[in-house]
Amino acid sequence: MSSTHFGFQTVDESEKAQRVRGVFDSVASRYDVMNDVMSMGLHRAWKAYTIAVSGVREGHRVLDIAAGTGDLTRAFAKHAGTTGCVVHTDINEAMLRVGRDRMLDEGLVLPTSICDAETLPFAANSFDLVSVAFGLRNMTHKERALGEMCRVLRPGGKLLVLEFSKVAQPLQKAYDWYSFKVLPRLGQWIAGDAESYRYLAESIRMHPGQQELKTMMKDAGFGHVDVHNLTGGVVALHVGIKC
Ligand SMILES: C[S@@+](CC[C@H](N)C(=O)[O-])C[C@H]1O[C@@H](n2cnc3c(N)ncnc32)[C@H](O)[C@@H]1O
Repeated sequence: MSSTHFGFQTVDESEKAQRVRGVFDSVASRYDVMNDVMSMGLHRAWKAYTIAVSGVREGHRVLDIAAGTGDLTRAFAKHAGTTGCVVHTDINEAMLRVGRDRMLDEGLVLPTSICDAETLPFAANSFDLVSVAFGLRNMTHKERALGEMCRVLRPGGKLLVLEFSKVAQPLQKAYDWYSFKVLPRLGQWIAGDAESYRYLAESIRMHPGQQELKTMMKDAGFGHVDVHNLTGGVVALHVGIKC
């Protein structure tokens, strides 16, 4: 049996998806407010930058993976317009439900699908753009998921991976203090769940850094990969082109 990591713990590979599901089942209803509080609103700027880099326009076909409550999905839908198609997907039903309700409140009706990024139920070459924001870190077989993202993109299509990454050295100490001392407390006060936010801090440390992820994307079939560091590397946007 192979093992993997769940935060700083070593777990059997077959257990990880279930543990991750537990995290997002627990936080789904408070996920959006926690995002605003813990990032001090910065996640909105990171996502706005991602949308700007996406170049999505009228008529584009977009797949948002691990889309959760759908911040990127909704923004893509506005750019793709009525002739485009944006698909809202996640492995977790609770997260998708919160996202779908928010979209309905805004009068947006989009295809929503529960699916695992490691086995995408879409034909090859189906999308102009695929995105995964703060989701890849939680996946058990990241190489497999990146391979699937490449498969469903059309040649010349773009993958956007927005994810926590390795911070610049001068920020390291303050960032560690915030992650391990403040975040779990915020999680407890706001979402009633310190453990899930401890997992968040740990999973960020276990996630591949900028260069390693770039290599993984190239190995998965992306001919060209650019890395954009945001907020001193707290987050990085990897842009891969299928060519
Ligand atoms: C931190 S949330 C990100 C939500 C949203 N993209 C955002 O930026 O706010 C991570 C999401 O990844 C999803 N996820 C984890 N593993 C997944 C997998 N194998 N396939 C699809 N989604 C997955 C979780 O269910 C969760 O909704």
